[in-house]
Amino acid sequence: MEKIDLTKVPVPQGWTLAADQLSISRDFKFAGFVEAFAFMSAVALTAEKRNHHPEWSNVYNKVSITWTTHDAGGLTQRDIDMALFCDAAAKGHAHASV
Ligand SMILES: C[C@H](O)[C@H](O)[C@H]1CNC2=NC(N)=NC(=O)C2=N1
Repeated sequence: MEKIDLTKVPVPQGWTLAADQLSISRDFKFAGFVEAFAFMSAVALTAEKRNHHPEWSNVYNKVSITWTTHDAGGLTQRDIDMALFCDAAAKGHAHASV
């Protein structure tokens, strides 16, 4: 998949473009660990289905996610799509984004 042209494709709201412009990141905060893990389960299943996997970490009720396309060496539409999926999945789990 081709890298996206960042002069044409906007980074989804709430996501931060890395200084090197090779990835986007966002931190999510949930009511507790169970909610955070439910969110991670939803993202994991979709990531596996789409064969596009996150770089992420979890501490109790916080999940930090980075999307990049390793095969392309930067950002592709797959990363944008997964970021939007994360936003939608987080909404379903009573989150407060940090
Ligand atoms: C072999 C396998 O299909 C590839 O390594 C896939 C797996 N998941 C992936 N996930 C992400 N984020 N980027 C990739 O380039 C990627 N490639």
